[in-house]
Amino acid sequence: MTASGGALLLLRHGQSVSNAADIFTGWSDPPLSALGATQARQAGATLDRLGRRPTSVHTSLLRRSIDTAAIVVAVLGFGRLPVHRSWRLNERHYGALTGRDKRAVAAEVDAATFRAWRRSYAIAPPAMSESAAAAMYADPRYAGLPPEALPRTESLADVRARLLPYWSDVLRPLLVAGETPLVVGHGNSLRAFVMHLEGLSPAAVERLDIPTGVPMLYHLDRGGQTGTGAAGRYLDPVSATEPVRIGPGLPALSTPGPSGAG
Ligand SMILES: O=C(O)[C@H](O)COP(=O)(O)O
Repeated sequence: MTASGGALLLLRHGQSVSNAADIFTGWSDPPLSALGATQARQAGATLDRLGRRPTSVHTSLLRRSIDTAAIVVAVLGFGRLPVHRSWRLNERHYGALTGRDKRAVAAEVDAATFRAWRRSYAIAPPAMSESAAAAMYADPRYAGLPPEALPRTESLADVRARLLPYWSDVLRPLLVAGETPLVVGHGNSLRAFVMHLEGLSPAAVERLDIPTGVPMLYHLDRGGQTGTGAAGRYLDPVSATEPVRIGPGLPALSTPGPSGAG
């Protein structure tokens, strides 16, 4: 593929303390773990080593994304990069599973339901209660957002629908202008984004897991289509092939390949 324009850098935030404890996270707001901060520094070092210099940074409204971006920018020594934050880049809302132990949920439902809630394209987890959602949205960061921006659960299809305006209105024009935006996103929101960028089917995206802290790279070709370079979607393919950990007692979901197991 012949590349033109700029490049899009995607990065899943470093491991959070909820990831480390096998807790469904979604729109809850845990900090990075010590390992997550290290992963963020390593991601910055990878970008630096490969000469991939973002021209702007785009985060969700969640601290694990914001803090990962800050670490990457500090490693790169780019303190004055423009930083944009949007609810459209938030993690998939995990509904009533938010804050729950994954092993406890897995013990309550059959394996197919558990997997569908986590990895299917069209099925959303059960909705969060109105009172829990009201408490979540009392946070000032969500003040002024329209009701459709305040979900009580989301499928991956829902996430894709609210992400796409950010891609078409903000990120794609930056690529066309030759810029290199860095998006620091989340495991499931990035699955929806990669699905769109690579034209994956719903069945393929169900098998896609995105590791924490491994930068990804996309170009626009001359026809305006997005694609990865010859080395695949990950800038550090070796790190990206490590199995995605679910937790003690639960099997690995998959091992993402260097150019995408999706
Ligand atoms: O929201 C979360 O819990 C994390 O992003 C991980 O999601 P997962 O359990 O679907 O891998």
